[in-house]
Amino acid sequence: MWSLAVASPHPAAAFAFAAGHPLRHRPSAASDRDANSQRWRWERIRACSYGSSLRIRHLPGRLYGDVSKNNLTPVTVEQAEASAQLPKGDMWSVHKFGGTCMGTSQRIQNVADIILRDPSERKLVVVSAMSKVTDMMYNLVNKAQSRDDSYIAALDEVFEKHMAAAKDLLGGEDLARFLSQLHADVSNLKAMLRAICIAGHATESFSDFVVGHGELWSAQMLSFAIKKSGTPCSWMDTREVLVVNPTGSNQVDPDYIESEKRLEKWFARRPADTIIATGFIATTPEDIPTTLKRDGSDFSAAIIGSLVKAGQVTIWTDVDGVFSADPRKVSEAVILSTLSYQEAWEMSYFGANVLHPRTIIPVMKYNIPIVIRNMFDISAPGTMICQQPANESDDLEACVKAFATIDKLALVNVEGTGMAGVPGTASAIFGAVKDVGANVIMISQASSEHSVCFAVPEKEVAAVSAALHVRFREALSAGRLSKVEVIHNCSILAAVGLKMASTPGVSATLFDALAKANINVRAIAQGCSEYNITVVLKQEDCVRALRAAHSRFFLSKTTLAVGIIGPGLIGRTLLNQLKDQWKEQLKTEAEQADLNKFVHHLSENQLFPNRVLVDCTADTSVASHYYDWLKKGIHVITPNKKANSGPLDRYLKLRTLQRASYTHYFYEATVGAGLPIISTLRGLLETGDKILRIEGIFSGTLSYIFNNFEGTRTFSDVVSEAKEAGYTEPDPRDDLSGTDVARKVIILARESGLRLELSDIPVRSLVPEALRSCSTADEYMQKLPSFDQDWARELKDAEAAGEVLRYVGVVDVVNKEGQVELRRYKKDHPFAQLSGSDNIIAFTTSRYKEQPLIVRGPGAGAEVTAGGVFSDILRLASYLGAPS
Ligand SMILES: NC(=O)c1ccc[n+]([C@@H]2O[C@H](COP(=O)([O-])OP(=O)(O)OC[C@H]3O[C@@H](n4cnc5c(N)ncnc54)[C@H](O)[C@@H]3O)[C@@H](O)[C@H]2O)c1
Ligand SMILES: N[C@@H](CCO)C(=O)O
Ligand code: NA
Repeated sequence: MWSLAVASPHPAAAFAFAAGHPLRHRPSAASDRDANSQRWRWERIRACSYGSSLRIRHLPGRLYGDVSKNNLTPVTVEQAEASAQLPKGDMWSVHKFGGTCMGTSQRIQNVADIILRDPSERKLVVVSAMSKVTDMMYNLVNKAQSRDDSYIAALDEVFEKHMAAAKDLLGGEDLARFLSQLHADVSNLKAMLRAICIAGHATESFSDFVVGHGELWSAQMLSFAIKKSGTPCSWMDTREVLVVNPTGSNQVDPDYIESEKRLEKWFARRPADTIIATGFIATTPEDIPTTLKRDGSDFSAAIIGSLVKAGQVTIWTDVDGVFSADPRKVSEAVILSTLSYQEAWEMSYFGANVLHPRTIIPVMKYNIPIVIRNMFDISAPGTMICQQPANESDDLEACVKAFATIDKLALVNVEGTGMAGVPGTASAIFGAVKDVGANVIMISQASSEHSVCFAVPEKEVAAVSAALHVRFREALSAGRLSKVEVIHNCSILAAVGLKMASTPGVSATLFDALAKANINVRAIAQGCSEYNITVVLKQEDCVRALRAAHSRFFLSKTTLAVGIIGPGLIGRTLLNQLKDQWKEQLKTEAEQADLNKFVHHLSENQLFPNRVLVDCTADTSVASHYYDWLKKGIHVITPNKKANSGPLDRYLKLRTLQRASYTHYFYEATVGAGLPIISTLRGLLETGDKILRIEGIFSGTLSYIFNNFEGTRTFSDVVSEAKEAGYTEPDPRDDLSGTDVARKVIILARESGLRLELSDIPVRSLVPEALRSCSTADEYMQKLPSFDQDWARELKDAEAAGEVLRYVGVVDVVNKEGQVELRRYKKDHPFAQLSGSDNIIAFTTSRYKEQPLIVRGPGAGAEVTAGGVFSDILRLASYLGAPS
């Protein structure tokens, strides 16, 4: 995705638009593909900005498959259903439907239909209460405890809700049986709540008993709904079967042996091939009703799945499966087709709200796959969580399965020389943290042992810091510890993937993506299991970091926010080439340009990890900002020659910064417009060639003038034509004075390693002495015809000698100097053969000594210059990770 913003000093000509992405709206008509020039361009854009489109084919509808295997192909509903691999034979197929799936009578009917479609012979379905019912039940208990009589009305509401659903769903005898049970339960509850109200207190088991009714009712309704279709079906009150031992910290441990015994007994009494079981509720070994605590229905399904050694446990929910990243933060996130148990574990820990880690443990033991599927889109095959699939690809990209983030963290850094080699320091630190009940999320200690750093939730850090100051008061005052420091507003970004363990380069790629997005890493942790690499960053950088890393590993779109400064001739042409509807927006949304505001606007959108400013002015003051922009991590691209031909010390400072940073500075269009001059020179130097001399016609304007000034038109007419054609600088005196050529000579000289200033280059100016004081370009153009006769004479002299006039620039690397001159050349000389605005540049090098390497072609003009800038933007995209 691209974002464009444009700045100009003229109120009418300045505008900015942030989130547009013209390149995305590739003119898709086949006719566009046929237009050759367009075709190249759009194909390149796709390659760079939509790298994923090379690998991922979109069909109308959804996108399935495993992007990490680079074989993401769309599938039909039938293929999707087949690929869900329902268990065969007499193995139990366990399903779990959460509250949302059981939200209304219609949804309960849909659940019944899904179960009936499962071809497995034996099906065990775990259900939650209808949505909101568990909260309503807790509310009843709370009201009764606080002696609020409205619990009676609230209980009526619960009754009404279930009665209405049952009436919609069931009829005849089934309805009557359900309603009579509902009546009995509700009057029972009323009595119990009254007792709670009188006591003003509910024990945990009372409360659990009340709350668990939601599941009892939903399970019964569903079992009647299935029976309605003629399929025998029983319902199971899991308090008769599931035995758990409460542990501390609001958790329970299943007693598998006892539960298995009770399950066998239950089957002996009520053999059935389709069973609807209550989620969430269970019993203690002493037969006291209890629950598996919040979100416990997934856990119920996993425990039951392991007890019956199910072929598969399917968790039905309202999302398509586990995404490669939070889709609210990364719109390109993809559904993962498979995840190993450990990966799912890591992801669920990191807040990918799909499964609680403890859900995975019971099924993992028997290698039972868990499939997460969307009940509201059964064509989606979902995510299968199973043992590490054997056939996974070895690509680097396949190693990172997903990214997760945790916000609202603080880092604590305990530092000092007194820790090294002293056993017990870590124990003392974390002992103090434990004493205040804080949860340590990540720990990092470098082997020099001079500091220990760890992350805790922001809300717990004050207590942690206070406890550490108390615990280490003595060490701090004696100087053995230098500080206990808190760094607020941090986030964690974690890359998760089992195969990271055996693949070199994963962390390098991750950190490279972060560096290119100019994101500073505060701390790093990777356990030797290597299932996850955790980095701590500033919270404000977190979404950008996530997007930068995700796009790097998933080859999804490389996103780039592009700010264009100066919608003049070149800027406008570039915008046209980018194909955005920019003109309309300029009319309606223009505002006075303010560079600082503009840069802020470009940077503030967290959805774009990478930013580039394209300077399409000829302004020195704009160029003076490049240093600061690069320092901020904003890439710079420009056809403006001012920075590279300005004061040498500033140029050197800029290049030094750029080389030391991960930010890019491209300026191909400063010499020869779109012609590959800078890149050719770079290529020669980087491969070890030695530049001896660069000589050529560097001015499109002067080339045009001398190619066309042949005696038929006056000199001033030809100058006007060059200006009209868009070859000249904004002020054509820059061309005719030779300054523009001198700047190009300086740019190439510095690129070749010479340390020259603009003033070191002798220049033959073509601006007559008398016109140098003109205050405007217009005045100059008006007065120019009075010198036409002088030019006619100079031309005649040359012609008489069989020669032509050519304005040339020379970089003499051997003698470390440059020249800019008007010279005469014989008519058969290559420089005499040019036409239009052609530039010709001859590189004489150690390798190209006898015959120079020559680059020739139009070296000025809006289209070719903007094309050169565009090409730099694409090069940047590929440097940032878009596949080339
Ligand atoms: N014309 C060519 O063939 C060619 C070839 C190579 C390089 N270039 C370079 O491209 C650049 C643009 O040339 P052009 O012909 O489009 O010029 P132009 O005068 O048509 O456009 C320059 C734009 O920049 C705006 N601008 C000037 N100062 C500004 C500032 N301080 N802040 C914001 N906006 C500002 C102007 O309002 C104008 O919209 C120049 O540096 C030129 O040397 C041109
Ligand atoms: N004015 C310049 C534009 C290209 O840099 C020229 O005429 O060559
Ligand atoms: Na060029």
